[in-house]
Amino acid sequence: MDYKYVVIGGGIAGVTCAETLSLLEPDSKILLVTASKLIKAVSNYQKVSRTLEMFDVEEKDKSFIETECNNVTVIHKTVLEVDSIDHVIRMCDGTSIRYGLLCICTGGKPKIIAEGNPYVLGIRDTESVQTFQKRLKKARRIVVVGNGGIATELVYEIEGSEVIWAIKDKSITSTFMDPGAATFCLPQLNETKMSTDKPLKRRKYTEEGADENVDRNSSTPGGSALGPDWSSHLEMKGAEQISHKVHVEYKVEVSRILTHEEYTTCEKSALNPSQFSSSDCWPVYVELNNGVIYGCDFVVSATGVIPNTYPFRKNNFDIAEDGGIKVNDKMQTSVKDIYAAGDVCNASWEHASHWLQMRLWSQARQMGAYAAKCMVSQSNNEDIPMDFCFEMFAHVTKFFNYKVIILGKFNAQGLGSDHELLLRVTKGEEYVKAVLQDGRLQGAVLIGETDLEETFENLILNQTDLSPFKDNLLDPNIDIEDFFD
Ligand SMILES: Cc1cc2nc3c(=O)[nH]c(=O)nc-3n(C[C@H](O)[C@H](O)[C@H](O)COP(=O)(O)OP(=O)(O)OC[C@H]3O[C@@H](n4cnc5c(N)ncnc54)[C@H](O)[C@@H]3O)c2cc1C
Ligand SMILES: NC(=O)C1=CN([C@@H]2O[C@H](COP(=O)(O)OP(=O)(O)OC[C@H]3O[C@@H](n4cnc5c(N)ncnc54)[C@H](O)[C@@H]3O)[C@@H](O)[C@H]2O)C=CC1
Repeated sequence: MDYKYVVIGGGIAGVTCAETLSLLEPDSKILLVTASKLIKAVSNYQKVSRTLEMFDVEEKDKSFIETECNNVTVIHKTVLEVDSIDHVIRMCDGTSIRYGLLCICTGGKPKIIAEGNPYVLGIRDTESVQTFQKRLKKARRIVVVGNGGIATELVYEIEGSEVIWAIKDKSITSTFMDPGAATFCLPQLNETKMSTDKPLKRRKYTEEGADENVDRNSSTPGGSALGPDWSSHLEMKGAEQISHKVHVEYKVEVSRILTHEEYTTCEKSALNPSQFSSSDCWPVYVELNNGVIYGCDFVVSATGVIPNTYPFRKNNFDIAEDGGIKVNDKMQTSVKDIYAAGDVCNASWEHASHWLQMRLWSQARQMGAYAAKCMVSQSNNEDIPMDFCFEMFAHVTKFFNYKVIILGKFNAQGLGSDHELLLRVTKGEEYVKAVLQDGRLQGAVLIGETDLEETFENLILNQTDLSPFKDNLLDPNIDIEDFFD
């Protein structure tokens, strides 16, 4: 069977790519191959500002896209390998398909410490969350390792179980927040969870069913990654009648994970943080590199993502240090006629001054759409400019029940020491950080309902010289929107 365009992956990058191809070339044959039974669909897409976007994500049956885009066929199969010379993809079931242009959107899989240890869980898709929930129901204490998005959301949502949060850094949520913002959010950690959430302009993640899934080894892909609000509508309750109980262990890494038997012969005693239960009998023990041992029921490794490149191991792709397939500013890999988008790729072009890659839902959508445009332009021998969305990094999310917006070089990434930070903090209400260099705004962290996002976005994009107004930039009595109009 021959298709002009083939896309591998039913996550947000792959589905957006196939939809965009269909829109641009309604008469061409497009195939989407996905190992997950359900595909991801974006709905209620909302542009919050020029670069910020929000949307719902739903898991749908493949018929959804086939009905919406009648030149798209979806097959539920796992790709085994790609023969880039003959332009053929081979499936695990022995069948093969010829492609004209191919886009790889196979996402990532959790990078798990002590992979294979039955007491260590990773979280990526619906199935892994269900396993986690089931284990948590019986748990009195868990250890969460990692300091990014998943760890932050889990630690905040879990009730009924003690949580030891082991992080490498000196402050929580370091992937998204600076130490100041972390200090602002920290009180939320041990607060009894509010029964009514603070209003937040952010939508829900919904699912129609569970992914068909297989065991997690390098050759068998799982379902698509979860996304916005995956945690807030799920019950995450342990076995105890307690609300939040979190102990953060800073600047540590896991040295060893010990079974109960190994622990009893290791001649060291486990610690119990004050206010935590004093039990010394746990199924598993975690030894940290500061020498401390904690017992727990199981460990969650929320330690990032590894791009899912296993089916392409025989291809000669240029691979980046993070394991992603390198793509240029046209989303092309180093292999002719093959593109890549989403978590699987590494954006290896020279980035605009205020953009950076993070493996996020929004970037998966943007890359999928842009890859489709590039594929069509290649087949028409045209050149297209880079999409505006890659001009500036922008992300809206929710942590600790606060709306969190991060813009540009929000953590002064790559700015060296020659930058200044302006701060405005109202305890329990808002945290505003502006990163300036040469009097111009380079990035910002906005926590709470600050309503500053549009103005700050413009200031970053326009590189307005703020030197004369610097002292007033964060003055709550000045409406800076009017000021810069
Ligand atoms: C728990 C969790 C919470 C998250 N929360 C947020 C959030 O709040 N905001 C945010 O912006 N981002 C969030 N993310 C990140 C976001 O979900 C991902 O960046 C995004 O979904 C990546 O999309 P993708 O299409 O590149 O990959 P995936 O969604 O991983 O899709 C990959 C697809 O490829 C298929 N596949 C893989 N191998 C093969 C093969 N050999 N043959 C055929 N098909 C194959 C898979 O079945 C799947 O359908 C979260 C991620 C996780 C895990
Ligand atoms: N609200 C949001 O925007 C959310 C986004 N996501 C995205 O989903 C993906 C997966 O999430 P995460 O796994 O949280 O990845 P992440 O990249 O956000 O964070 C990984 C964390 O693990 C730490 N780490 C890595 N190796 C470690 C080790 N060996 N020991 C201890 N710590 C280690 C890193 O320092 C980092 O703090 C990411 O791309 C993330 O951006 C996930 C949840 C929520």
